[in-house]
Amino acid sequence: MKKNPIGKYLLQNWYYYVFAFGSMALSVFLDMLAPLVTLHIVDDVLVGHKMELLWKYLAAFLLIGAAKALFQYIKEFLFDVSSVRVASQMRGNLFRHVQRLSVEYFDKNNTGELLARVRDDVDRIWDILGFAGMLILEGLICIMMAMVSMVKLDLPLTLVSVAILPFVAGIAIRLEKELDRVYDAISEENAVMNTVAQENLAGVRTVKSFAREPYEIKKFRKHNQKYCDLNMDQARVLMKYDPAISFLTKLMRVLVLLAGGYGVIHGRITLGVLTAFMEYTSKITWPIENVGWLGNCFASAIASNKKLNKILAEEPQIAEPENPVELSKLPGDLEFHHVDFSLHDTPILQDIDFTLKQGHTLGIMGMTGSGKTTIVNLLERFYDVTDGYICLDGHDIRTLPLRTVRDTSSVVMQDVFLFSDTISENVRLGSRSTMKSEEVHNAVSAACASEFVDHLSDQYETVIGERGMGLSGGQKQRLSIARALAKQAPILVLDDSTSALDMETEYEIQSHLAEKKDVSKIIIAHRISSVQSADEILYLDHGRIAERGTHESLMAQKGLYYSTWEAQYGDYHKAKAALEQALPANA
Ligand SMILES: Nc1ncnc2c1ncn2[C@@H]1O[C@H](COP(=O)(O)OP(=O)(O)OP(=O)(O)O)[C@@H](O)[C@H]1O
Repeated sequence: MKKNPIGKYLLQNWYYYVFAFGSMALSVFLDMLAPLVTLHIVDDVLVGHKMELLWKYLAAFLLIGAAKALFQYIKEFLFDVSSVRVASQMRGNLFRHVQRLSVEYFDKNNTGELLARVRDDVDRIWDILGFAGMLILEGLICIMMAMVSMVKLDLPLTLVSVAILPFVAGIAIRLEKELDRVYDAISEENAVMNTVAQENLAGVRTVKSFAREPYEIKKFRKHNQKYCDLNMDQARVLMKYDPAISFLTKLMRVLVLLAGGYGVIHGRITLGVLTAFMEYTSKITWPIENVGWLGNCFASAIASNKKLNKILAEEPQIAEPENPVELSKLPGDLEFHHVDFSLHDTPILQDIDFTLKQGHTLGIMGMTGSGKTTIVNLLERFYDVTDGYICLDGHDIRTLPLRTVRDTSSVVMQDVFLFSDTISENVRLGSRSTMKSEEVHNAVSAACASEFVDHLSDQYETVIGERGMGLSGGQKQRLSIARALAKQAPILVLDDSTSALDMETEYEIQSHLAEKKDVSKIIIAHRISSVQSADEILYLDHGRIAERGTHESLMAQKGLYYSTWEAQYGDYHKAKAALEQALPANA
């Protein structure tokens, strides 16, 4: 299973971590010198009455304090810089990996959950590689160095203080296990809550128009409560172990004081040694007392890492061919050869067979859900066919580089998506850096969108809202047609993309498209007027081609296509015929 390569990120930033670790070790080392100065002040100055040494020891104190502050500053700065860099690299790589995944992955996973992973779970790992990790490391170094110093001063007293450490370790292990379980659930619930909030905000208009605010609030509150309860569980785990840890550290100090006091009274150790020992004991206790929340950070980072590993283990269903066929120019001829397609064992398309020669137009009609958009999804290789094959210029698209396949067609999706960016950048999408302004203007003009763009406050530089907010449905459709035209691909696909346009504009756009003689067109529509001039029209029914032919031949068949024509124009033509009949009589 592919894993989040934390080690690799650390290696890439090793110089930061090495210097940060070095500064930390020096700062802790200096911290360990302070009790020795105290020892000498007690034994030499206070007990030995050598007042002349006091200034020397005080100066040593100051020097140690200043040097420690400097190294601490360097350590914290470097840990911050390195953890920010690692988090940014991790987030970038995760996002790149998610971008590589196939459409099928996004069919099954929510945007809200993915957002939670890319943002919150990376943040948890960032914590452990930065501030929290630094404290854990510093605590360990501190305990080790304090132990060495204590052993050097007095072994029996050291054994008294370490006697409680196994109990603390036992508690820490249990704490980590319990927190790991709780944090796993917290991370899951965070993702669910994100999804609920994200869906609600994205669909705020639908929510309002159906007056579903109370329901949505209730739904969010339910998840919010669950999230809150899980966090309370986490707090309860911490509360359960914190008093025990706190008691053990106090007990340690009492035991050291008792055993040390006994040693001083019986002349085995000096008062200075006991004072220094008490200071070392306090240096051991801060990491122990913080084992709860540091364990919490550690558990949350492990849980988050598991979630990221799950995403990283996902492989794109649609892979690049091993030895792709490189073509000198983008292909123009398209063939669907007896294509079958099933998704999760449900047949969606069966025996779809057609050829589209360069410059020709194919119209596709059919009931909703009959499989029209699926044909485009297969052409784009969002999914692979279950049986049969799709060829571009005679090459199975599974043998061509994905880039070539997707560069070959330019699709105006049924569900228009515009980015929160300028009009010009939305049209340039296919080739942001290379497309000239003139090309953008031509495409916008061919999509009959120049007039409304010219009336916008900043024309082509007008920033449109999220998903094209602030534009009418027809304006959004026209911009997405302009974007597809600007891409200048050999195959242009319009998937029900003129439904929000008036007949006049649709006709004008069709006339512009008809001028593009080299471009093959696939026009998916519910309106007969959109497809009637196509070289061939397919009429789909339940994933199969039920009828095929030109407008005239399909009309003559008097089948499904004819019925659709009747439904759309029947009355109008009857009325027109009646009017024509009536007119000469009146004249
Ligand atoms: N990602 C998916 N997972 C499962 N089933 C799907 C998926 N996408 C489409 N389908 C199913 O495939 C069938 C064909 O869908 P498709 O979108 O191709 O229909 P369509 O003819 O374009 O419909 P419309 O005219 O409403 O746009 C439908 O029954 C639909 O439920």
